Amino acid sequence: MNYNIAVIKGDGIGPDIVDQALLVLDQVGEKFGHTFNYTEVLAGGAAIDAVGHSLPDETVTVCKASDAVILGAVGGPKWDSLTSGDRPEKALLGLRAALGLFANIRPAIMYNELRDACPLKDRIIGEDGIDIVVVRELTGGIYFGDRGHGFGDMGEYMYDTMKYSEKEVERIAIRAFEIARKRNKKVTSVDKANVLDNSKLWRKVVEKVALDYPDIELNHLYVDNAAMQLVINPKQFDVIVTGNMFGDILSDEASMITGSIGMLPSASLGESGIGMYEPIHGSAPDIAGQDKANPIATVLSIAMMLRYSFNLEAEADAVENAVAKVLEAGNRTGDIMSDGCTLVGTKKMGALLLEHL
Ligand SMILES: NC(=O)C1=CN([C@@H]2O[C@H](COP(=O)(O)OP(=O)(O)OC[C@H]3O[C@@H](n4cnc5c(N)ncnc54)[C@H](O)[C@@H]3O)[C@@H](O)[C@H]2O)C=CC1
Ligand SMILES: CC(C)CC(=O)C(=O)O
Ligand SMILES: [Mg+2]
Repeated sequence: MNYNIAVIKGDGIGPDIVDQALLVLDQVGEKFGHTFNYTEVLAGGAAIDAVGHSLPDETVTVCKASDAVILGAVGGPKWDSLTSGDRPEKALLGLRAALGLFANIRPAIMYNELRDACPLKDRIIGEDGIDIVVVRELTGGIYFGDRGHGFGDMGEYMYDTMKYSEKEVERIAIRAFEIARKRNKKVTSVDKANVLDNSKLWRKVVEKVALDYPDIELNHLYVDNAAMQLVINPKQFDVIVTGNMFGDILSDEASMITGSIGMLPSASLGESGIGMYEPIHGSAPDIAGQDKANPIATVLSIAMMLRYSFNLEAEADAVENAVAKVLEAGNRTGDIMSDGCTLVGTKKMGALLLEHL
């Protein structure tokens, strides 16, 4: 089969990690007889530098015409205070909205080999480790609400608003319950319903959706407690469903309890059609271009693309097995390094993954 993929390498470590992930994908193609055609397009800081704004129309057009999108990461200090008001992160939000990608699936699964990289005590992780899926709403909430600024009694003010509509909550809740049905049948909905009205609506709609899933256990946590529970008792979670900002924050936290943010992939999906696949981390300017970034989150995002967008289960398994074998053999990038293991760079990690595929 032939697949057309839009590739956005982005900024910082984006090109470092995407290059390795594409080598892995090419090898999957050779091994299983598929052709993956890449169209590289610009977004983020790289697009600002090249054409003056973060999300060129051409990028959206190419992404819409593709079977899937692979994205590294965008952003960096170079573009943090542009006078135009544009910034690389706007491209990411714009792309998610333009492609209708309202569901961001972030599996936080701990590889047994990475137990030492987990900052939690053994008694908290237990023998079988951590296996949580964060289902984050991706095109609504405070990242997309009305915003403004002005001057008042306390000087200059700025505001962002957090709004959720019934349908937005309903469709993400359905995704979470469907995922839970194929797993351990538990959904934890995270909100701030003790303070925020939009969270009250969130809770009401999630409870309504739950009526169609009597086989799934539902509980609710306030986000502050959820952040704490992830550290003291992460094993209580199966599927976490939450809004855009809470999911952004909690998934970074969940990633660290599995060992590193450099390990967590994600799939951004809509009603149907194309998906966008990206690691959950950012552009890590502190290690960009130094051959230090862990490419595994991006490689595992490619496995999610093979599975969710192309229905290529065996191919996805092969990629995930290669990751497991490379870790079993004791190879580690700096973020997951522990005593007795071999420290490798981004490129070497990519080469090892190819060897084990
Ligand atoms: N999806 C995206 O494009 C995202 C972009 N960003 C942007 O990225 C820039 C940096 O943001 P930060 O808050 O520093 O978050 P970050 O996720 O880029 O980095 C946080 C820490 O994790 C480390 N890290 C991240 N990915 C790694 C990897 N693959 N291997 C090894 N270490 C890794 C970094 O070195 C840093 O110490 C900002 O401009 C931010 O807006 C942040 C999050 C997501
Ligand atoms: C621009 C941000 C919303 C990116 C981010 O942190 C994320 O999607 O995880
Ligand atoms: Mg984030």
